Amino acid sequence: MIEVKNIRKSFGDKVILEDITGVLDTGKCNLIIGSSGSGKTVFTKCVVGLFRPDRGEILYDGKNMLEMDREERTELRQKIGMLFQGSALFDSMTVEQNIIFTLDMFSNLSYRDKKKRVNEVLEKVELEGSNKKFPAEISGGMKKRVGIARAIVLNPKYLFCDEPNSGLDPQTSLVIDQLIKNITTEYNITTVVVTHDMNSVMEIGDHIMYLYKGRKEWEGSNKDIIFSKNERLNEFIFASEFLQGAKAIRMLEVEGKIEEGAAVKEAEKIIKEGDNLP
Ligand SMILES: Nc1ncnc2c1ncn2[C@@H]1O[C@H](COP(=O)(O)OP(=O)(O)OP(=O)(O)O)[C@@H](O)[C@H]1O
Repeated sequence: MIEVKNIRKSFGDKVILEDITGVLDTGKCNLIIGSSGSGKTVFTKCVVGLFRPDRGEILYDGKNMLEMDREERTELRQKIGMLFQGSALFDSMTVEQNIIFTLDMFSNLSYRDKKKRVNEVLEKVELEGSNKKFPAEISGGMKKRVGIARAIVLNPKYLFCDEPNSGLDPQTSLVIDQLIKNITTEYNITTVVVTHDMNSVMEIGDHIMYLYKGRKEWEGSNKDIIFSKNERLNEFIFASEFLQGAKAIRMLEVEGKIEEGAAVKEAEKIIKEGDNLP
């Protein structure tokens, strides 16, 4: 679990984050949402230790990262996996080399064990056998999976994903979301996802923090979000037609006018039928 208490961050005299307090739960997908410039990236960089907040506390399982010495921070860093926007793979390295690179930096495993570990994580992201491919030879969705494989290769306790669906089509985005969700649950990881993707919000948003102009404006789950009465949040999320539709369907379910889950089953059917199209 990560607890953030009263975080403030400024650059010069410009205050970017003000008094942010919240909990990022273990075994859950914690989503950070908000419009462009609201401070999502700065917040996440503070939490992972890339920026030092002006004040506040960032507790990793009860221990304040801002008071850790160099050795403790290095130890913590090894427990954090990161999936960067655009996957950030080295183009001149194969899939396997990209993943081994992280093991070379942070582990003392033998070459043989490193290869074994690479195969394990490639299997986890359903890319077994892609070891020798270069990034240019694989699709955007596969690159994200390699990024995820690399992020989990050290068995992290915490996983940070920056816009994991950027540049992906909706169907591939669903697959990536589901993968992140499965890994989070299976390994009981504290996962933090910065996203603009409203489908992800509904699919995997166990816990959502909405930032507005550097402050935490709202928090709750994907079940709560469509019933929120927060005007700023509503303005932000209902700019998405998808969510307007989702809200309308959910209201019908609540009022008993359609069977609970019927709309989801229908959507799954449509996606499956789409798979079979020539
Ligand atoms: N290193 C920096 N120095 C000065 N200002 C910065 C720095 N990094 C970010 N900012 C400012 O902080 C504010 C919040 O930026 P941030 O990147 O966190 O927004 P965001 O919510 O992640 O936006 P987006 O969705 O567009 O990625 C912006 O006004 C930005 O210009």
